[in-house]
Amino acid sequence: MKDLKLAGLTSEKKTSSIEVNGVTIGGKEIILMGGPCAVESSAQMSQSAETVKKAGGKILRGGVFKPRTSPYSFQGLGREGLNYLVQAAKEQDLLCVTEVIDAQSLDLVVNNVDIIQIGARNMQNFELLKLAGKIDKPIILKRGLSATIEEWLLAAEYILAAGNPQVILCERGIRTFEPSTRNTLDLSAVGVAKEVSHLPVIVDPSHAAGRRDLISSLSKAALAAGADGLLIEMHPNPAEAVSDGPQSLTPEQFVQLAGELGVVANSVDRVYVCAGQRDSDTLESLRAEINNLDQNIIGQLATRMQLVRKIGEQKRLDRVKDSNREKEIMQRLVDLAEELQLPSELVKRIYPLIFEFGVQSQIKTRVAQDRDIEQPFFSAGSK
Ligand SMILES: O=C(O)C(=O)C[C@]1(C(=O)O)C=C[C@@H](O)C=C1
Repeated sequence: MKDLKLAGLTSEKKTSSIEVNGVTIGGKEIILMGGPCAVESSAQMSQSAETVKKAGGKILRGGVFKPRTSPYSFQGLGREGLNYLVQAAKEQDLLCVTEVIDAQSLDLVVNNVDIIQIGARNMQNFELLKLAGKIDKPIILKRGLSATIEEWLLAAEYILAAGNPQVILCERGIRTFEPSTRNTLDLSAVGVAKEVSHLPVIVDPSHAAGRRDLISSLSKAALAAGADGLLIEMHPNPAEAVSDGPQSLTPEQFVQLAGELGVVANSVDRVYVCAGQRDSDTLESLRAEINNLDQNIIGQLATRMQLVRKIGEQKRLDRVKDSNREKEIMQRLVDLAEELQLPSELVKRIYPLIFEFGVQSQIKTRVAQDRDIEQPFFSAGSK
C-alpha cells in the first residue's frame, strides 16, 4: 500500500499503543467500550455507564450528533446529550467517546470527551480529518461503508499527517451483496491493517451485524482475529431505543458477554479484566468468585512449576539460576501490572519467591536425576 508514511509500520515501529487518561489502547489488555447508539436522557446514560463499569469496560459511548441515513430520523441531542454522556462517565470513573460530524461539533466536544470518533460516513471527509489532526485527543476512525483497507489507512494518514499521532482504526462492517446482516464484518481487515500499519485496531460488531443475536460470537471472533478492543452498542431498554435498538445488547447480555471475553483474550495472549457477572454484589457471591479465582491462581502456579522442572532437566546444575531471564520476566510483568492498574510492588514481592522455589525445585530434580544415573553402576557393582 502506497503513501502510508506515518500509518505504515517500520522495522522500528511494528505496533503503537495509545494512552488516554490511564487506559492503554493497543497494549496487552483488551479494551471494551459500550453504550447506546444515541444519548437520550440522563437516566439512560447513568444506567449504561453502570453496566459498562460492571462489565469491566473502560469507555462509555453515546452519540450526540447523529449522521442518519434519513433526514427525518433522530439527529441527536447535541450539547444537552454531551452533558449527559460526560456526567454519566464521570459517575463511574469511565472515559467517554462521541462522534463528531463537522467543525462545529468537533469544537463543542473536544474539551469535554476523552476520545473522538469519526464515523464511517465521514471517513473520507478530508477537511474533518485535517481538523482532527490538529487536536490533542485520540481519534477512533471507523472504516467507511464501501472503503477499501487502503482508503481507510490513507484517511488515517490525513489525521497523522496533520499532526495528531493518536489514531485508532475501527472495523465496523462493509457493504456487500449479503442482506442477512446490516453490513458484513470484515475480520480479515483487522489482520491486514495490522500487517501494514502499526495503529491499534478495534472492532464494532454492532453496526456490522445490525442484530443483537450475532454480537457475542462476532466479538469473540474479533478478539481471536487480533482486535485491540471492542465498541459495542448496549441500551438499558433496547425496545425503546430511538436508534439501533435491534442491534443493541441488553445490560444483562453485555455483562454476560464481557464475562466470556477473558478466555478468548487469554487464548491469543491478551488479557481482559472483568470482575465477573453477579446479580448483586453480596458478600457470599463476591467470596465465591474470589475462591474460584484463587483456585485458578494455584492451578496456574502448579502448571508453572511443572514447566520450570522441565526446563531444569535441560540445564547444568551450576547454571540453574538465570538472573537475566528473571529480570526480563519481572520487567514484562511489572509493565503489565502497571497497564492493568495493579500495584507493581505486588509483582516485585511475589515473583522473587516464585523464582526461588523454582530454582530449588530444579536443583532437587537435577540432584535426583544425577543420582539415578549413578544408581545402575552402584547396583551392578553391589550385586
Ligand atoms: O527460564 C529458565 O531458565 C528457568 O529456569 C525458569 C525460571 C522461572 O521460574 O521462570 C527459573 C529459574 C531461573 O532463575 C529463571 C527462570
